[in-house]
Amino acid sequence: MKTIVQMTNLHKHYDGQQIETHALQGVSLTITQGEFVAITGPSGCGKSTLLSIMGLMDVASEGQYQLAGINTQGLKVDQRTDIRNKHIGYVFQSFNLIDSLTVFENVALPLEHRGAKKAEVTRRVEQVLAQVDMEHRKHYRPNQLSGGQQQRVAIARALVGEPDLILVDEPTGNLDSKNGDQVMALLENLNKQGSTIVMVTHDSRYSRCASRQIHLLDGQIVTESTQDTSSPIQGVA
Ligand SMILES: Nc1ncnc2c1ncn2[C@@H]1O[C@H](COP(=O)(O)OP(=O)(O)OP(=O)(O)O)[C@@H](O)[C@H]1O
Repeated sequence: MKTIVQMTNLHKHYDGQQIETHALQGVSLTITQGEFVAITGPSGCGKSTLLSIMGLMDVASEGQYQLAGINTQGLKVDQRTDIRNKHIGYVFQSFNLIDSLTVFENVALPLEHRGAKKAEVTRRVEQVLAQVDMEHRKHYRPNQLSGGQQQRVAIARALVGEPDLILVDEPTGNLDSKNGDQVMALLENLNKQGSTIVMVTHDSRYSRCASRQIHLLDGQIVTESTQDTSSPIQGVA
């Protein structure tokens, strides 16, 4: 299996005016194609920092990070953006859809940034909207959708460019339990179809949906566990 994430001894320092925070303290992590990894841990332990570096939104202060075989050290901002656009799909807690665009236009954005041809954009957007069961809402705007529907559209946007890695930050944080369960079932399904997913979550019921759980404490990985997810977790189908 292809190695998607290879982090070696990563450190992240945030330099404040008076206090310096050592948010990641020597994280080494390998994630291979097809894994579904949940990152858990208490508030402030470094989960979002780790996800931001994995998604090339931020850079580590020390250590090495290879994404899909690409060494990410020393890249310029536009090079990072380019690699992110090709290799990463991001799903945020607050959906981050653009209200002035339709569902179709939101999902098409990553492909348009790549300069894909119109016919290819249409084919692929319709395909992923069908995958998340949102084709019937393609002309709607985000503010005409429920939270769960908006998150499904955000997942379609993350999928559309066929990224090597889908990063998901608290996907159910703004959803009630019914919509949260539906979004988790969708993520589980996408993983079964081959997507590699890394998800930050506070919710232990949902972290158990992942095939591997990584627990962070004070910027370090303190425990890792793997499990068989072939049978669905009770209450999340
Ligand atoms: N931009 C920043 N500037 C300074 N310190 C930061 C910054 N971002 C995060 N930190 C600090 O780094 C540490 C890790 O933060 P991070 O957001 O990664 O934690 P987290 O585990 O995601 O927390 P939560 O579960 O509350 O979202 C915290 O002590 C936080 O205060």
